[in-house]
Amino acid sequence: MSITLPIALTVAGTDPTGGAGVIADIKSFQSRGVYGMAAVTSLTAQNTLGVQGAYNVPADFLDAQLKSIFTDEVPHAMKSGMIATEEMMRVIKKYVEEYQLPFVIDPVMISTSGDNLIDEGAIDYLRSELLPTALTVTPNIPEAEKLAGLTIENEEDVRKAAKIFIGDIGVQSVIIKGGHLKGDAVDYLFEKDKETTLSSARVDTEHTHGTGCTFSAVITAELARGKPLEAAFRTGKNYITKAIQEAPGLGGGNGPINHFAYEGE
Ligand SMILES: Nc1ncnc2c1ncn2[C@@H]1O[C@H](COP(=O)(O)OP(=O)(O)OP(=O)(O)O)[C@@H](O)[C@H]1O
Ligand SMILES: Cc1ncc(CO)c(N)n1
Repeated sequence: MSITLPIALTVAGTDPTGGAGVIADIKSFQSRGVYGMAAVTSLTAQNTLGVQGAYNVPADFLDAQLKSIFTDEVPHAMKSGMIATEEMMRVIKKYVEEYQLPFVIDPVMISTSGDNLIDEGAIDYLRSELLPTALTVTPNIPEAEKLAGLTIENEEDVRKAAKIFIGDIGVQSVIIKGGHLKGDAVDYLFEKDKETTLSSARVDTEHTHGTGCTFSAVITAELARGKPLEAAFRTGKNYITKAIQEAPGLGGGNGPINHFAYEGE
């Protein structure tokens, strides 16, 4: 007898310490009862202290990985994380357009430790060609500033940026994460005619390595389970808050979060 199991795919880079990137994504999928698949864009050498190196997979070989996946079993939802080059973005766009699955883009640019993870020249392509293929995009404040082309200091600026994402860039929806603003950790989901704001008390901690990866992976897992975007956003927020609160304190720098902490439905 065959078992029906939701399947989510991540297309992202690796962090060998398991706090961010595909390894964090797979942990997140697993903890939500979702079968995880991964196509790797870049291998990085990094830890809680910083990124020591990065090796980009040739775009042809990313294509080969995605072909292996999609010609055998099509996932129910997909996310992307670190995509360093335009060539790799072109490959990913081809599969999203062909298979029309819910696609969450975490537009990763700089790691928590401040290291660059994307070619400057790929940002235009990301903005104009890849973002419009997504169901939702999850920029943090510096990423939203770069993609929307304005400075974000308060909630009014967040709204202005969202208008640019939906009106000019042409995304269906955007989740702007306020983790980098002052005060409570407030996140905003903007859909065409609806706005949902979720707030949690800021945890006073250094251990936020991989929060963005995990948050977008949980949202993707919920979409794979057939949940609507707003419900997926709520679960993502509750999950990430618990995961930060119960961070295990690993490593000598910005440590990872706890993928076992959330116990909600
Ligand atoms: N100190 C904190 N306390 C509570 N929630 C936080 C804290 N820092 C971040 N968050 C939450 O974590 C999620 C990820 O936000 P953040 O802005 O840190 O993403 P990011 O910068 O993309 O992450 P990454 O560190 O992986 O690059 C959001 O839901 C945000 O509100
Ligand atoms: C591979 C990878 N993806 C994303 C991030 C952002 O946290 C990171 N540090 N490393």
